[in-house]
Amino acid sequence: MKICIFGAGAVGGHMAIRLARGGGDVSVVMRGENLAAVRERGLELRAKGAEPFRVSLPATDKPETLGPQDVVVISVKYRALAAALKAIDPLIGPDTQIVSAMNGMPWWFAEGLPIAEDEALSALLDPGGAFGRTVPSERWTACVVTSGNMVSEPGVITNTTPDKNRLRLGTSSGSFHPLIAEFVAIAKTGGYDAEIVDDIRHQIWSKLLINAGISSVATVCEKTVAEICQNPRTRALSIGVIEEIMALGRAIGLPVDADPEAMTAPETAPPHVTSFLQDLRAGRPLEIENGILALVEMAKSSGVDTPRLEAVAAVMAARSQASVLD
Ligand SMILES: NC(=O)C1=CN([C@@H]2O[C@H](COP(=O)(O)OP(=O)(O)OC[C@H]3O[C@@H](n4cnc5c(N)ncnc54)[C@H](OP(=O)(O)O)[C@@H]3O)[C@@H](O)[C@H]2O)C=CC1
Ligand SMILES: CC(C)(CO)C(=O)C(=O)O
Repeated sequence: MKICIFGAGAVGGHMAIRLARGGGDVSVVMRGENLAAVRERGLELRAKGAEPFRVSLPATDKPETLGPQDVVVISVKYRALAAALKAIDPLIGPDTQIVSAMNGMPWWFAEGLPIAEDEALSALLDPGGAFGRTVPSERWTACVVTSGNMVSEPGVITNTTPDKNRLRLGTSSGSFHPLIAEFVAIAKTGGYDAEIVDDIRHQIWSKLLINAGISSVATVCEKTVAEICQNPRTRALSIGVIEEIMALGRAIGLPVDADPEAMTAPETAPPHVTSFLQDLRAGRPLEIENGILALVEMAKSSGVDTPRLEAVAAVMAARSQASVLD
């Protein structure tokens, strides 16, 4: 199976290595010093307690040199998505499936939910309607990635949660293309706990509890996830935000069975530098539009009170380089 990872940074680089190990014919689109390192030495995965693992694979910043693929994985940050959707054009054949390994809500997330028509929410999830126009949703499989990673040096991915390398894949309609089943089999052989699910919105919502409830608090405090969960005050804030998002979920038909105490248990929290904080440290804008800001908007239009979430979102937005509050 021909798989191209578009944006082989922390998550995409990790996926490229495991999918290649699982038997996929994998290529990567990347750029800059990361690309130079991968061309020279291959892509390496490091994780505590495991031998480093390195693969050599075709790496380019010119997708048109790779030709049509069976599956294209998009693993860029939200603000790079519009450009990525244009750039993947030469990788798309008649049956190509797109798998999004991105955090947050895809543009179709609110469709069918009992939420009032909300322009501000649409502008956050699908600015100008561009995503919905470019990709038919039946070709788009959302992949919820529960796995902490960072590019620790060019061409090297450090996996900070080796016991939580989980992928959950699903579509807006609940049905899926046979290529996705093949993709999941390769991911499993490569070492992921991977599954197709029929309730992808619930999975996305559960992941938002982590990103908006824990990662954002860790980011505004510039701490690891473990540090936030080990400090009773910041842990209480995280639990409060998670509970508010769970209440919002119940109000809009997305109840999830989560235990905020267990999610923030100090003894199991990983020493992960969240991908938000990786961006903050690198002076990049924070990926807040289709996650934390969209949640605030949903809460407003549904009449659900989320004061802690709003406060954390305001600080995240203020800390993001290109402020979305302007
Ligand atoms: N890191 C983590 O632990 C987790 C992240 N996620 C999600 O995964 C997604 C990806 O995040 P993450 O891997 O951390 O991000 P990274 O920034 O590490 O990786 C994205 C990569 O895509 C590259 N890229 C973007 N646009 C292009 C382009 N047009 N051409 C070539 N390369 C491009 C970037 O290059 P450049 O740096 O030059 O822009 C970067 O190397 C996000 O939605 C994130 O929220 C989900 C779970 C965990
Ligand atoms: C915290 C984590 C690893 C959760 O899987 C994440 O999604 C991120 O860092 O963006």
